[in-house]
Amino acid sequence: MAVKLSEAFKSQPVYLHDDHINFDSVQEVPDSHAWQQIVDYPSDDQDLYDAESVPIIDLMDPNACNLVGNACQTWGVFQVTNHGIPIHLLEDLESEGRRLFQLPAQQKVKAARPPNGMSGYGQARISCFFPKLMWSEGFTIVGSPIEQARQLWPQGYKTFCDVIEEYEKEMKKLSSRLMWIMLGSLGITENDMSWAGPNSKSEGPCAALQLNSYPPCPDPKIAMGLAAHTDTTLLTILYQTSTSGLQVLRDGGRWVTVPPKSGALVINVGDLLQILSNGRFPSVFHRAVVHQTHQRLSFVYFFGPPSNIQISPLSKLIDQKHPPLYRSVTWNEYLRIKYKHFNEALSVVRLCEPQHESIDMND
Ligand SMILES: O=C(O)CCC(=O)C(=O)O
Ligand SMILES: [Fe+2]
Repeated sequence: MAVKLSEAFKSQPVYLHDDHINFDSVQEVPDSHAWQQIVDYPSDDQDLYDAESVPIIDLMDPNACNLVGNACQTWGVFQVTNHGIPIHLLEDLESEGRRLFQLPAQQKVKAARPPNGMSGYGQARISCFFPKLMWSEGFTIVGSPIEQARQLWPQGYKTFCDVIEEYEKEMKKLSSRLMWIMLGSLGITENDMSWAGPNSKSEGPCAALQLNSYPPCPDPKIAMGLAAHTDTTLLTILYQTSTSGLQVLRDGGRWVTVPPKSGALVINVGDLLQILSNGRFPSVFHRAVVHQTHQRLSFVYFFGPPSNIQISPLSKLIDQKHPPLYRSVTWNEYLRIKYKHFNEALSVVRLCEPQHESIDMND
């Protein structure tokens, strides 16, 4: 998969910027990183003000499938508990993430992601769409992390690799389970999607793991951890540490914080699931804001189909009243479109006029 998907990234190289700052020593937000005042920056007692909150679903609940379906239709995001991922694995992942981002800057750049490559240390891929840089650093892993980990820790790379590989294995199982729960709520079964069914001869799902660090920021209301976007996936599984920062956009244009819940995982609907579900499950706009005194980490598993499989609205969801809204695309092709049109990508593959899809995300 790495070979195929990487073609899409060659069309939009991202360079480790000259303005890449050393977050450890910075005293004030430099102009390169100063955004306009962030709207809906969370207040300390945010929960008191949020009239609505992202659904939290216990996957052992007998009604989980309906709850998931409802959350996908109304939010495009939800948190899950009782998901089967051992707590010790989440703790190990968190401590390996801290170990990585604590390394001196000159060590981290030894594992820099090549401008047109997929794996390694660097800035957010979406940086190229914005005039200002983001207050974050990331590390992307596709498949085995060994090559980059060796650059970071010529001796002590094994623990990191073991934890990452175990996490990737667990995430793969959970993603596919969640995908079937989500689609199951629409009446879709394994027979309706041959590439994903048990008898499939295709290469299997593709995925990437992204480790994000949002260092403390002297003036968080003018810095952006990760700007608003939707994920280019079927679904995304995000584990966040105890400092809040993830926000999702609601219909009225309001940003709602997804509060960290110990041991829970956040699930986002991605663009490809919006296409498959013929718009029934909208992908969620989200962003990450930063904190004045706390570093925040997030671990993000991007789950998608085999890179060369055609993804189009499922025929069971199409009838006279519900014509297909999107044309068919492979993940590979859609990535190219995304890296050209960014937040307009879904409109580019849309067959009928979009009704409410164009939102200005730059504020
Ligand atoms: O750190 C977060 O909460 C958001 C990360 C994210 O959206 C991403 O990596 O695509
Ligand atoms: Fe995201």
